[in-house]
Amino acid sequence: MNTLLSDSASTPAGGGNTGQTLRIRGGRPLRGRVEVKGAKNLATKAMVAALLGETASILRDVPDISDVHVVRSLLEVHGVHVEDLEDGVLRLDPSGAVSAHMEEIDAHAGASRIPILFCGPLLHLLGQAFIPDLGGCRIGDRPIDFHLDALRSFGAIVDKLPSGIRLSAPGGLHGANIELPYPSVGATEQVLLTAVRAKGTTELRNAAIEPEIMDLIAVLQKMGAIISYEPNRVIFIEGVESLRGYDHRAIFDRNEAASWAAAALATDGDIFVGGAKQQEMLTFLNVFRKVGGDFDIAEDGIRFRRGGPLKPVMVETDVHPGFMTDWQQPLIVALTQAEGESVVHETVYENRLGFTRALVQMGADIVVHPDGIASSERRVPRRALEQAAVINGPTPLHGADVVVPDLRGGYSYVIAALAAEGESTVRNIGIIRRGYEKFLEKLTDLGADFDVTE
Ligand SMILES: CC(=O)N[C@H]1[C@@H](OP(=O)(O)OP(=O)(O)OC[C@H]2O[C@@H](n3ccc(=O)[nH]c3=O)[C@H](O)[C@@H]2O)O[C@H](CO)[C@@H](O)[C@@H]1O
Ligand SMILES: C=C(OP(=O)(O)O)C(=O)O
Repeated sequence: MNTLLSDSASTPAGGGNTGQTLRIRGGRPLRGRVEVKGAKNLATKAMVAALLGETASILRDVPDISDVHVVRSLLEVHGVHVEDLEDGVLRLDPSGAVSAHMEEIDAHAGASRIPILFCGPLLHLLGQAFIPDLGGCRIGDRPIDFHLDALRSFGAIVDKLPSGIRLSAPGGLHGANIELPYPSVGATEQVLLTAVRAKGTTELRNAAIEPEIMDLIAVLQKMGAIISYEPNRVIFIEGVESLRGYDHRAIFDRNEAASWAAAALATDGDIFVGGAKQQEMLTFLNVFRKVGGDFDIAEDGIRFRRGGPLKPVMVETDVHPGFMTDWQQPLIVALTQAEGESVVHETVYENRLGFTRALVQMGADIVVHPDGIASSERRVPRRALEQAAVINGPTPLHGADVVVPDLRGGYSYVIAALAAEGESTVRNIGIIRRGYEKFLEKLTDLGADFDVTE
């Protein structure tokens, strides 16, 4: 019997109640249907975009995750009226927007990386912005130099204070010519959210083109922005005088969908992910098939299961349209059950394989190469910060006592524990609510055997 104590993400700013622990009895395949809603990596940014409108915006399919709660409370601290119209539908009215104090912002910034994206909209609206220390998953240094350099190019003055960063734009913001050193998702969004109301035109080269960015561009276009997406990662933005509110349904969360797909592989289960779509998951689906997974694309979602014994693969994480870094952690759990040697090259972040230590504790055979490894099959250019994991399987997994390190790592520990024989204790599960809506409810629906303690 499962004991569900709290499945709501409506905890204070941060990563939810990080103290909760799951006791999982593994060895049972996950079977059934789960629904995915709007993407964490779009919904939170669309919420920030509402600050740019002269009228209220409506965002649909908003997931009940703690990152959304963080952004909601940050908007409220800035005087935005946020209302729940119905389950998963928010109305965001920025007409009363005001400046907030650094302490207030700090108290609400929590574990999310979104506060940095308030800069452009607040500079346009109020002429100043404060940015606290950023959260997000601890998977590398995660500097914000591209963001600050871009904001300076628009004419912002950046003051680094002991308590955070203060930005001002006494002369207003003007269009800029920017080339990112790497196609950063956040820095691309920073440029979009700033350029749409800057005076003149902005050309952004080496932009990120993830589906969530394209959806943010769609949101901004609904608001009145003029943005063209040109060949070779160039985005061209013509600044406009004013923007209005939008009505938008957030793109589905392809990272959550890929996570449940990996869970079906790892536990030898059969999961229908309602709301998942093929286009945004093409790269994932190719790898899923090569590993020995089988899937059926339906109108309303995708069904994932094994198609036979699991096979080893070589995967390189990359920017879109490559294999998303957020997919590799759950996939590695499934690869522990593949027959032979798999290699996962992590090229986006410099420290995203540390989570494998706990999988080794559960019986997996994984060796991490902290400086990466060369391979003739490689297609993604090497980066100075990359690492690689070599996974040899299949190895039976057994129960262990593990602590969640980050969002995807935490999810991976839960599916490893579900695939393992015996009982596991997974501590600190609140972080998982940063990105997985109704996580415990979904596990229950899929037949997982667990209970929760504070
Ligand atoms: C909330 C959100 O949307 N998070 C996603 C976003 O994170 P986020 O937007 O933080 O990721 P970025 O694409 O910016 O980061 C990619 C790489 O660029 C580096 N970098 C980035 C900015 C900067 O100013 N300087 C710098 O060096 C980072 O350290 C990292 O090595 O994209 C990542 C890559 O798809 C995903 O894993 C995250 O789920
Ligand atoms: C790294 C992630 O998110 P964030 O950038 O919000 O930490 C993630 O979603 O896996």
